[in-house]
Amino acid sequence: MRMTVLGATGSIGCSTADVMQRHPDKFTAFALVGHQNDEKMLELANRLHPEWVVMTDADAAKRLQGKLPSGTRLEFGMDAAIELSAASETDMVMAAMVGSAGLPATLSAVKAGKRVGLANKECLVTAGNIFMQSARESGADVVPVDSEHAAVHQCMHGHDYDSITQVILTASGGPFRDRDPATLHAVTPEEAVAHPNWDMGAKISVDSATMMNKALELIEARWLFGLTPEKLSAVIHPESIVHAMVEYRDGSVLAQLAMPDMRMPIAYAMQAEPRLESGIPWLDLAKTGSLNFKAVNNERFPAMALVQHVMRGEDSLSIAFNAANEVANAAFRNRNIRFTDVVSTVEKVLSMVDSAAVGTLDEVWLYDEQARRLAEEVISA
Ligand SMILES: NC(=O)C1=CN([C@@H]2O[C@H](COP(=O)(O)OP(=O)(O)OC[C@H]3O[C@@H](n4cnc5c(N)ncnc54)[C@H](OP(=O)(O)O)[C@@H]3O)[C@@H](O)[C@H]2O)C=CC1
Ligand SMILES: CC(=O)[C@@H](O)[C@H](O)COP(=O)(O)O
Ligand SMILES: [Mn+2]
Repeated sequence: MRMTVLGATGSIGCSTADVMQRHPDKFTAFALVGHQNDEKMLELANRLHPEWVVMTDADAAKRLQGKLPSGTRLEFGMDAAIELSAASETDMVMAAMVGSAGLPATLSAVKAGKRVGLANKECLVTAGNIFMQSARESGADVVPVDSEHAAVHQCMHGHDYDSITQVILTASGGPFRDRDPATLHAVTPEEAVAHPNWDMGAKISVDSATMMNKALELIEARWLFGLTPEKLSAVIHPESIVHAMVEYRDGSVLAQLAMPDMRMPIAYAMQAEPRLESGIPWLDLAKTGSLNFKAVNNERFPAMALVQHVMRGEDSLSIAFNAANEVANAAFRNRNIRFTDVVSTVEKVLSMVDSAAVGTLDEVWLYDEQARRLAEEVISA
C-alpha cells in the first residue's frame, strides 16, 4: 500500500511512520507532508525514502533544498498536498494535519475515493456533512484513527447497527480532572499539555485539558457513525484503557481495551484484518489493578454542556465551535488568555453566530472565518 501522510512531522505522523517501518513489505511512502518542521521531515525522509516531500510552508521547503535522499522530490504549498492526496499512486492517506487547515487535502483524498485514515477530527466537526457525502459518492473508505472512534468501529464490526442504543466514549479528564476548579484560571500551558496518559501534539493536549477534545469527538462520532446526539455520550475513565463502549438493545455492552498508544488504532486503520503487529505494550489487567468510571461534570467541563447545544443546532454552530476553539486554544498556548478563557471565548462566539444550514464548502469557510474573527475580537476586548 502506497501511503501519503498528511501531518507526517506530528505525533500521529511519526507513529504512522513507526507502523510503516514495522511492515516494509506492506507499506511504502509515496508522499510525506509537513508544515514547518524541516528537521523532523529530513529524519523521516531518510528513514522512509518517499517519492515526494511536501512542506506546506515555503520557507521550510527552502531549508530542505539539496538535503533530501536521492529519488525524493520536493514541493511546497497546500496545493501540492491536495494534488498528491488524490494522485493515482496514493492508495491510502493518513489525515493527521492539525485543525481545519487539514480539510482541503483530506477532502481531496476522499473525493478521489482513497482509503483515508482519519485522525484529523476537526475535518468532520467543520464539514462533516459534505465530507461524508463526498465519501459516499466516491466510495472512499473513511477509517477512524482517533482512539475512541477506532474502538467504536471495532465494537460495531459484525453487529447489527439498528440494535445500537448508545455509543459511549471514554474521557481521561485530562491533567486537571481532580484539580480545584477555583485554581484553573492560573494553570500554565506547560501544565495543560502534560496529559496523564497520552503523548500528543500541543493543540489536542490542551483540548483534552478543557475537554473540548471530547466535545469535538462527540460531533466526530455523530458523522462517522451516523448517530443522533441522543445515542452519544461520554464517561470519565482516568486510566484510558477502555477506549469506547457500544451498548445494544438487549443490554449487552461491548468495549475495546488497549494500552494508550496510538500505534494500535493507526495499525488498525492501515489494515484491520489480519491484524498487524503495532509495537504497543501488552495490556496486563492484573498489573493495572482497577478500571474506574465516573460521570462527566459539565460544570467543571463547560465544553461538554456547550456541545449539546451545538449538536442540536445547524452546522454553522459546529463550524464556529471548532474555529473559535482553534483561535482560543492557540491564544492560551501563546499566553494571551487564561486557561478558563478558552471555553468562555468559544461560548461567547457561539452566542453571536446564527444557527444555519451549510451546504457548500464556500459557506463552510465563510462561517469558519467569521468565527475566527469573532474569537479574536472577544480575546482582544
Ligand atoms: N496525537 C494524538 O495522539 C491524536 C491526535 N488526533 C488528531 O490528529 C491530528 C494531529 O494531531 P497531532 O499529531 O497530535 O498534532 P501535532 O501538533 O503533533 O502535528 C500536527 C501536524 O500538522 C502539521 N500542521 C500544523 N499546522 C499546519 C497547517 N497550518 N497546515 C498544514 N499542516 C499543518 C504539523 O506540521 P509541522 O510540525 O511540520 O509544522 C504536523 O505535521 C489532530 O487533528 C488531532 O486532533 C486524534 C487522536 C489522537
Ligand atoms: C489518543 C486520543 O484519541 C485522544 O483523543 C485522547 O482520547 C485524548 O484523551 P482525553 O481527551 O480522553 O483526555
Ligand atoms: Mn481521541
